[in-house]
Amino acid sequence: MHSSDTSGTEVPVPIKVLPHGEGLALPAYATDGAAGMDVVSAEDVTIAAGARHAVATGLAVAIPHGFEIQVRPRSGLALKHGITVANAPGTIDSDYRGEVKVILINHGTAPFEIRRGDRVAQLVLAPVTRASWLPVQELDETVRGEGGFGSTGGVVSLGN
Ligand SMILES: O=c1ccn([C@H]2C[C@H](O)[C@@H](COP(=O)(O)OP(=O)(O)OP(=O)(O)O)O2)c(=O)[nH]1
Ligand SMILES: [Mg+2]
Repeated sequence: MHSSDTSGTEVPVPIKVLPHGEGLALPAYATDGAAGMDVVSAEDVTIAAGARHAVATGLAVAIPHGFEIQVRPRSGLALKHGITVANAPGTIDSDYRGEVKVILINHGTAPFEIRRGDRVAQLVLAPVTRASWLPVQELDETVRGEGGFGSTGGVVSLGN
């Protein structure tokens, strides 16, 4: 369940976290309204142009059942350096107890240097809704039908 109080203000969901790297900050929200907690690297590493690396964070967590953590890129790194999360959004399962890694890929043209303590990505806690399959013989008809992959037109506005 997504927890909130009656005023709609979010009540933080506690996430168990083991003590991690000395001097390393826990992931933190940069502003009151931030959706993601910036997570820092636990290592010094340089990612060559075109290369990728699973960046250590030193974090081992137990996310409450019914939630996941998404590992998302930071737009500033993407725009300025071509650094993004290769598997964005990365998925941290609630039953994962290993070290959280951030899989960065360097789409830029220069090597990208990371220092321990640099904010490399952001972690977004999200509720998980699970599905179950309901086998049927036919599906209901819709206007879209089997159309997809650009079937409604290109970039031209629908309203002229
Ligand atoms: O960016 C990521 C993505 C995943 N993981 C860890 C936590 C996650 O719970 C586990 C498995 O991730 P995923 O299901 O995306 O990988 P997989 O390739 O399907 O591996 P597995 O077979 O272990 O599920 O790996 C990370 O640390 N960082
Ligand atoms: Mg998996």
